[in-house]
Amino acid sequence: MAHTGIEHGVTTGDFTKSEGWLDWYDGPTTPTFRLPAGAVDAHCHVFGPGEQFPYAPERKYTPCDASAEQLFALRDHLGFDRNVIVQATCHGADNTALVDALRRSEGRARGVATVRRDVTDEQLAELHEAGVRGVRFNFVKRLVDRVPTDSLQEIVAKIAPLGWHVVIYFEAEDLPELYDFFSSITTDVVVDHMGRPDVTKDPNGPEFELFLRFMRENQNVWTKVSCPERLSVSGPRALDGEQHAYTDVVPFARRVVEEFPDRVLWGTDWPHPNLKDHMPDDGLLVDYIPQIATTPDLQQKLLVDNPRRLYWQEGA
Ligand SMILES: O=C(O)c1cc(C(=O)O)oc(=O)c1
Repeated sequence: MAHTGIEHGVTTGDFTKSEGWLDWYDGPTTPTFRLPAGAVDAHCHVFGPGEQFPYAPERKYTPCDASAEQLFALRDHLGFDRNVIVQATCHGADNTALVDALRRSEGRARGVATVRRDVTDEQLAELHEAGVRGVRFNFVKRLVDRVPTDSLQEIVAKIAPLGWHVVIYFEAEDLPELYDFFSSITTDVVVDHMGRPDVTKDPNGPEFELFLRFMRENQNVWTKVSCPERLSVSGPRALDGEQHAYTDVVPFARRVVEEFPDRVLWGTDWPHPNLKDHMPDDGLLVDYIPQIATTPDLQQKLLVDNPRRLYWQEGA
């Protein structure tokens, strides 16, 4: 989209950021929590830069730029060893920026792509060679138009032989409707952000119980216990030195980490698309981790062993 001057916001390349867009936090603190050696930030994105990798025409938002170099600088600053870069919806099914970032990472990043049903085996082989190990299916209505499940099933059939998995992003209220489809997926399945529970509800109540049941009944399902900054209602926010941020999310994430220690992942979600009320300090977000993974053993699994098993199966 060419800059028209009509929209509010600031231009990035030829693009105008969505109104109210919050840029990622420049100058994060050094975390107090020392990440275990080999830790993986298993959910983050790159945006553009729009000039080089234009945002998709069908996107629902226009972000600020967030380049691979900036992501890798954050990785080093926070003390992560590796990244899993997830295709952001603002790039649609054009994985060029993702692939470029993976190639620049020199094996220190893996990717999750978005593909259409007509993706060819050659295209999948190229993505695999670049480091892609999964595809993302998105059901969050404000982010994408719904893709019919028969298309998604076709995609699963194409990616399964590569040993890839499926990442699903949905909101808790939509799980009942999607439960059977999700349970029918035969590859590993990774749920983004714990299926977005409403944290004003009881962590032992029926809504979150359904999510836990989904994980219990389907041993191939993993989840990211990420995005407290997105789920939190009462905070406090990871800003200004706050060492106990997002305490309202903690009981939810802790329950999952403790019941499924071998099927959980954690990521920063940098550069935090679509946050409307604040942008967290990523150093303090890392300091949130010991609230939900309370022992060195749980931290090792969450941050090192689990992501390595899923994304670096072949070693290295
Ligand atoms: O909640 C969101 O707005 C969001 C968006 C995206 C994306 O646009 O890909 O990814 C996320 O993990 C979260």
